[in-house]
Amino acid sequence: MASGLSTRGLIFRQLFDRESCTYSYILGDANTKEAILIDPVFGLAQRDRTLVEELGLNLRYVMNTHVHADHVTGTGLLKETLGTSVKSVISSASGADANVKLNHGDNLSFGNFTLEVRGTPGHTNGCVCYVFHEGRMVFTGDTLLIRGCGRTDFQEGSAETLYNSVKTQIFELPEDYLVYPAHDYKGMTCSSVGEEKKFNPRLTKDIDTFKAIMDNLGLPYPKMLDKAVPANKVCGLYNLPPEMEEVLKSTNKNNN
Ligand SMILES: N[C@@H](CCC(=O)N[C@@H](CSS)C(=O)NCC(=O)O)C(=O)O
Repeated sequence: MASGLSTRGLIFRQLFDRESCTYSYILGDANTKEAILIDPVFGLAQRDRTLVEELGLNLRYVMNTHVHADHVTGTGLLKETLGTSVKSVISSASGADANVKLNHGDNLSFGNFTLEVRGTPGHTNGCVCYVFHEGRMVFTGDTLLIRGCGRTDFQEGSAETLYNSVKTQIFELPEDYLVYPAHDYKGMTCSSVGEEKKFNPRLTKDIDTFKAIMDNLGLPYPKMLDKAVPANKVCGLYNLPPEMEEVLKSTNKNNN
């Protein structure tokens, strides 16, 4: 976090889901108590809700960087348990339902802080990054991972588009901006724009080499793909498998 920000009232938490290796992020304004939550995971909605309450925050927006394919989002569940004042957020280009649909160049405020929305298609058409200039941070979703990037072999993925998105929308940011991705599979927590420009083994290459790397990743499809994508088009509340219906019931019970 940029120095001095905590004295200006930024509350920042990075949260992890061990199953899908997903990071979620809480950003709050200690003065107004308004907060946002980026990329929540369905099964951890109760954890997130408890933390938000313990920190004395009021969630204004629960937002996603894109329609995730490897886990069901906690957005709808958190909205159900926290009330209608919480708004769900995703990009217009994602084709998903939400209260607020964002476009490239939009700004989103919580308390006295603002995020800039940058369209970064490539992993999916609807991917966006959230740039927090005051905090010198960028939330890159699956577009840019630490020393990696999102795969481009399904959900309208395109290696060329992702490459251009990273180069024009992320690598043009100041090098000290910290990079907070939606996943890490090797135990890393954050990086910086400068580090990724120098050391990212995919995005330091020319476009043809990058495309060849992406064509040969050889990754199996995410185990949740068929369930997660349709569910995440409606904030994670659709045709839930039985174990998730149980999470929904128990979260609602705890809420009463
Ligand atoms: N094994 C996991 C899925 C791992 C995976 O495919 N991760 C995605 C992001 S979630 S769609 C990715 O883009 N990975 C890029 C990489 O280089 O690892 C599962 O089964 O869910």
